[in-house]
Amino acid sequence: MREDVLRVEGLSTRFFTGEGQVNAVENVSFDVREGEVFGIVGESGSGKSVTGLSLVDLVGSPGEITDGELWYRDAELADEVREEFPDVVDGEYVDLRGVPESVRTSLRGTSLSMIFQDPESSFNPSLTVGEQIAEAVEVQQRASSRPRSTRARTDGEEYSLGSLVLSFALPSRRYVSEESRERAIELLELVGIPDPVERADEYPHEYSGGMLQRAMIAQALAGEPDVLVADEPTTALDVTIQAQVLDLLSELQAETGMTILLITHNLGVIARMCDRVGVMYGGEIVERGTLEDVFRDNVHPYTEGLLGSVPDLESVGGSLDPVPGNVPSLLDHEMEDRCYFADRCPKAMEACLERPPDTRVEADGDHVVKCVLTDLEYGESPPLPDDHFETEGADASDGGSNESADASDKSASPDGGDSR
Ligand SMILES: Nc1ncnc2c1ncn2[C@@H]1O[C@H](COP(=O)(O)OP(=O)(O)OP(=O)(O)O)[C@@H](O)[C@H]1O
Ligand code: NI
Repeated sequence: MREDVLRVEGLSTRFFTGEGQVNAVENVSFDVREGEVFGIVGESGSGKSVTGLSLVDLVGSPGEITDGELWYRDAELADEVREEFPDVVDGEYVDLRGVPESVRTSLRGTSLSMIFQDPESSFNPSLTVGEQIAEAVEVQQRASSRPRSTRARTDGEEYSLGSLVLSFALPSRRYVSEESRERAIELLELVGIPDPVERADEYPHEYSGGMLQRAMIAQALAGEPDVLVADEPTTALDVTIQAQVLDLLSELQAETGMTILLITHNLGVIARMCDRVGVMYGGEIVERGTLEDVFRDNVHPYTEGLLGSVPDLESVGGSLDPVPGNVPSLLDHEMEDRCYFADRCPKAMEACLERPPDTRVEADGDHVVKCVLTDLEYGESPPLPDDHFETEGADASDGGSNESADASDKSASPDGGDSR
């Protein structure tokens, strides 16, 4: 079996906003194996992007990782930090949450790299695409030309910029070496951009969406990362180009052996690309396992709902509209102390009024589900009436008077749920 390159344990990321605390990622755990494509799928607002940003330490204010461990396998790094930070080293693994920020920064782009959801926002409009990719190449070269222990201790100017994103967003010194420029052109060619020598001198706005997406992949690859976090790499593209970009990622992976964490709301993309997958809902991973576990032997009614929403798994189209109702706000004070999906769940039972634990379907497997149905049959605990959650938040004083007024379409009674 392939070894884990990343072990995420109990990751929580919150935003502290004027409206309250947003629990964007809530106690999330999963492993990513070397050379695999691990998918994260879920509706909009379920916490996918924030999970990705947390892994590359790019959660910006007012957000913050508040809990959890991110064990990354890097024997060399482990040797370098073992003496100074023994508690955050376990064999070849280093808990990236426990090392100085400068170490995490030095890994970004070179060990862990990210393709962002919106290609336009990751390029500086006033610099040519070639210059920006060459910059990424130079970041990689600077990183590898210094021993890591030095990098860990010096908060050198290049690294204190904080992130690749920032270094791309800031007006650049215009010089990049001829060598890195050539490498940039090679990378543009690698991702299938025609006439790369000419295109390198063009500005982002001269690129089509598909080409810019490719250029962003080139930028992410400039650092030769071990792990590439690809957040919705094809969402903005038409179906044909989507397929091309996905094929490109597969090819690059086959060539370089890199590991990909693929974030998408599209189950067709998951089916086509991934080895294993985690389904996110309400900031949590509610079911994870192999494609087979999740597509065929799924346990969580949310997973079932997602699959029901995709008529044809082979098609790369289709977005998610799984079950009636809305994703939770993730505002801490609005999150009930129960299964977050219970209010939309066709199989909600009294047992769902408590927080369900992560449960392994088989003791030795890695199919893990956050749902009481892993151990219970539906009906073993008394099912909740359809209108249970409609009256849940209602004012105690007008008790039963609103019972039909809020009935959802699904549970509407024939005598007039529609007439409100
Ligand atoms: N900068 C921020 N400030 C406050 N809240 C944020 C911020 N960024 C994300 N959030 C909140 O975190 C939650 C998770 O957002 P996230 O972007 O991870 O969702 P997503 O699953 O990637 O959705 P999509 O499919 O739309 O990209 C949302 O409730 C969102 O409003
Ligand atoms: Ni997102």
